[in-house]
Amino acid sequence: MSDSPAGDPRLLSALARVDDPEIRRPITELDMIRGAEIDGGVARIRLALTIVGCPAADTIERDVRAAASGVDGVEEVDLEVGVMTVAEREALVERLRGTRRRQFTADSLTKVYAITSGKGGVGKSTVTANLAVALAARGLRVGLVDADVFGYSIPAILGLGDAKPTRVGDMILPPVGHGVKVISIGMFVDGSAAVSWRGPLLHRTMEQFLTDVFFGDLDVLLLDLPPGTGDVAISLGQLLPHAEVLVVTTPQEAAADVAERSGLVARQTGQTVIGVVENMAGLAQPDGSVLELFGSGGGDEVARRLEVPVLARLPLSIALREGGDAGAPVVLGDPADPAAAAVSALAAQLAARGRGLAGRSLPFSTA
Ligand SMILES: Nc1ncnc2c1ncn2[C@@H]1O[C@H](COP(=O)(O)OP(=O)(O)OP(=O)(O)O)[C@@H](O)[C@H]1O
Repeated sequence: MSDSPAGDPRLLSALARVDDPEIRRPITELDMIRGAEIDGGVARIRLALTIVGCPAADTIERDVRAAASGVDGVEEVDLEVGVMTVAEREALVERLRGTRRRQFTADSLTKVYAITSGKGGVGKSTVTANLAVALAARGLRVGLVDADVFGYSIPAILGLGDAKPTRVGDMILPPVGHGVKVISIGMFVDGSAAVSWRGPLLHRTMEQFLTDVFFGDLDVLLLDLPPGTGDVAISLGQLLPHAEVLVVTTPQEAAADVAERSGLVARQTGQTVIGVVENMAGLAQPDGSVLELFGSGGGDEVARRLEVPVLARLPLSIALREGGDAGAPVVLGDPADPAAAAVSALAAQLAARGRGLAGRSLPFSTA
């Protein structure tokens, strides 16, 4: 990103393995190292954090000490921690912004999946959060935009509590939960305040999420849409027409109409519906019978109408619900749970689709 800092080459190559946990780039590329010398057995390092009170300061300091201590001949680490000047910070933001403007355009290699549902409470956010974590657990770089403005629940499900994004200049660094970079409207309002914004403000907020939030290079971006066919779904459809859409529904056939509509709205904005996820399907009982609390057939019906496959069926699961309540996603906490296994299998299917070039025009002509 920038010229290598001056200093002892062995010490610098050790420090190059330390990432800023929020920006996820080596600190040596972020102009955070102002000095790195070995003097006798002492590694003297001068570190500049991006902002005062940087939430990642402790982690960076610990990692810097550990990296320096591992260098041959270093017996002691003398670490001086300062903060970048305004000019240095602006220069850093400008450089990162080069990447920022290119985020998620149609020619970016990030796969974008929007998760939608006809109505609320079908488990869309729970599915999205677990899917994100399962993709990250496969080694993919995953971002998640909680666009469910009226019912934002992703931060809680991912154990992020009241975590706030870090601002570096006008750039917003998303908190990371279970390996997933997350941005949510809930991080910008006080407590559990209700969001009663109208279309234009919602549109600008979505635009800002997709430009000012620095996700870095992602393999997959998931969008948790609000249920139904409102302003946010339409805005995101306009902003990300190349997104692919998963429709979450329950087995209840009566809900098929509304679920189908949410898929049709996505299509009207040019997005491609790739499949249905049926959630809250039958729960196997100890006696071998299956409790079908929400009936059966809903997922197949929506899939039939939208002419797409059912990609996953998640049974009712106490572990899935408890994991969501505790901020500890079931795909990590209890991977053998049938609902967790179904999400992980869905993640495997999506991962196999890779970073897509499908539908892109190639940069050469046959003329
Ligand atoms: N398969 C499941 N088994 C048991 N409980 C589930 C299952 N899926 C989701 N839940 C629970 O159902 C409730 C609603 O889930 P969630 O908040 O994910 O729904 P949603 O569709 O995102 O709702 P909204 O869009 O209205 O925010 C949560 O308490 C969640 O833990």
